[in-house]
Amino acid sequence: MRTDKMLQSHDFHQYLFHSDSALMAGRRVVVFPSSAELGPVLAHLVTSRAEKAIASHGRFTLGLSGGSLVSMLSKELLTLPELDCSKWVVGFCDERLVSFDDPESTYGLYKNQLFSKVNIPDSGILTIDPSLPVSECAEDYTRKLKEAFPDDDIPVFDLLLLGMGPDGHTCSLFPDHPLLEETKKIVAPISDSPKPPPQRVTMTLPVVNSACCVAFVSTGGSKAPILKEVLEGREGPAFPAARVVPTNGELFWLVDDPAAASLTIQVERPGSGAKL
Ligand SMILES: O=C1O[C@H](COP(=O)(O)O)[C@@H](O)[C@H](O)[C@H]1O
Repeated sequence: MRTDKMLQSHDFHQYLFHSDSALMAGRRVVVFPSSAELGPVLAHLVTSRAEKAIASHGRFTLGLSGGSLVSMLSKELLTLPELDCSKWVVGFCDERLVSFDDPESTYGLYKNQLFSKVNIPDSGILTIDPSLPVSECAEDYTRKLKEAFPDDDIPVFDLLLLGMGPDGHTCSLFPDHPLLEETKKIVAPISDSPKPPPQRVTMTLPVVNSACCVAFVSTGGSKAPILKEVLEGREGPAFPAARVVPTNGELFWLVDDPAAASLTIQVERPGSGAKL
């Protein structure tokens, strides 16, 4: 009989992203010893989703987040020998209203670390126009998303990659902020972000929860207290990250041991005794 120790990394990839029974299991919290083990699985998630999406509808729509995700994702994707992004359409789950050469610009970071090194066509990168006032910028980005998803009332991304701040925010949806209740707009402006810079545009929960697949990536001990609250519940209003529950899609939480340190729920631990 096969033991957990015999479950090699490749097998785990196969199991995690190709097993129908696994994918129907609802939210999946998968814990890795460190981001070094998490990174390749994240890259595999992206490429396996891309392959599936392109085979089914000719393109792969990916929503990216900023923060710590940028360098991890870029580094991991660039290690793949035959990465073909020619059919990718990439948007931003949120973006800071700063010029593209500002170190706070999520697009600017991805441009330097990833887009300039892979073959995503320029027309496949949906950016904000940071020269616009924040409300107009949100309208302009809304228009770009609607044009990119002409058949959808609400854009349905194949995959959204999300981060979570230590306050439980995701995208630029912050705790107790009125934007959490937005039901009409697919993109909203925010001028009072508690995390600088204050002006941003963000996808709203209806778009996030319409995606085919959503994957949070959360690493480091600073995320441990909030990860426990988000995944194990607390009294009172749910944190923004806890309100991400795709209606018809899958939900992954890919976390490392330091971030998972306080969890008591059952998690999957590839290759280290979890029942996979
Ligand atoms: O401000 C932001 O923060 C979140 C979380 O970032 P992290 O560095 O704590 O991982 C990020 O997902 C979001 O895109 C960004 O605008």
